[in-house]
Amino acid sequence: MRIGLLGGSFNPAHEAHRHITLAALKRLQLDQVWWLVTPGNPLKTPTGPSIEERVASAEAVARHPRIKVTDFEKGQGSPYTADTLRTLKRLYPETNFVWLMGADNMADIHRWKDWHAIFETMPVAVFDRPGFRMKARAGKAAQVFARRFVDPSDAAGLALMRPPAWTLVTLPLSSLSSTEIRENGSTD
Ligand SMILES: Nc1ncnc2c1ncn2[C@@H]1O[C@H](COP(=O)(O)OP(=O)(O)OP(=O)(O)O)[C@@H](O)[C@H]1O
Ligand SMILES: O=C(O)c1ccc[n+]([C@@H]2O[C@H](COP(=O)([O-])O)[C@@H](O)[C@H]2O)c1
Repeated sequence: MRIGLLGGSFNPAHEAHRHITLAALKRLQLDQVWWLVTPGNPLKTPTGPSIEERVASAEAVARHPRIKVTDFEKGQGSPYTADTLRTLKRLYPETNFVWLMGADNMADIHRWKDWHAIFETMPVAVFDRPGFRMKARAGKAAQVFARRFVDPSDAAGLALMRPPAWTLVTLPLSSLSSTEIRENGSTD
């Protein structure tokens, strides 16, 4: 079983989450994608809707039999991605997981707790996002793991590769963001 993991605040969820997820299912040949709704991004001030409200928002947007929305991180007692990925690998040793994230997070991931461990635990697929492709390519994580970059033409095999292994998926860009929806109250 090949499963992609898309962690997020989903405050609120929007169509770009679905857009990159559908691209992940197809381009990485995944069986499922789990949306891991964070109890609170460790780098963001805790404000706004509860995890239950954000799970409801994610479920309303997901609308796909192969997308599963979960509050798993609430139960595991740590908001840190490195901890989550280690725990999931332990719980599901036969599953081939891939960590999915937008290019904005790839540019910033060197600020996350134990970030090397994320790349060493499972393959990583980064999805292009307006304004962040070059920042992601030039960021610290991309430099540290430059030799483990997988050509996007080989993305279909990424889930089965031994980590560290990461790729950058280019796709029709979406400029949607939760910030803009919170500020403007629309997804147009
Ligand atoms: N338009 C987009 N294109 C590519 N990736 C995206 C896009 N929107 C969100 N993502 C990715 O989806 C994941 C979850 O995103 P998140 O819930 O933080 O939404 P967001 O729109 O980035 O929110 P915010 O504006 O509050 O930072 C992250 O890895 C993020 O990079
Ligand atoms: O582990 C960390 O230190 C860490 C720091 C910042 C963000 N994250 C994770 O990155 C994912 C995307 O967060 P967000 O708020 O951009 O949607 C989400 O799963 C967060 O828990 C994780």
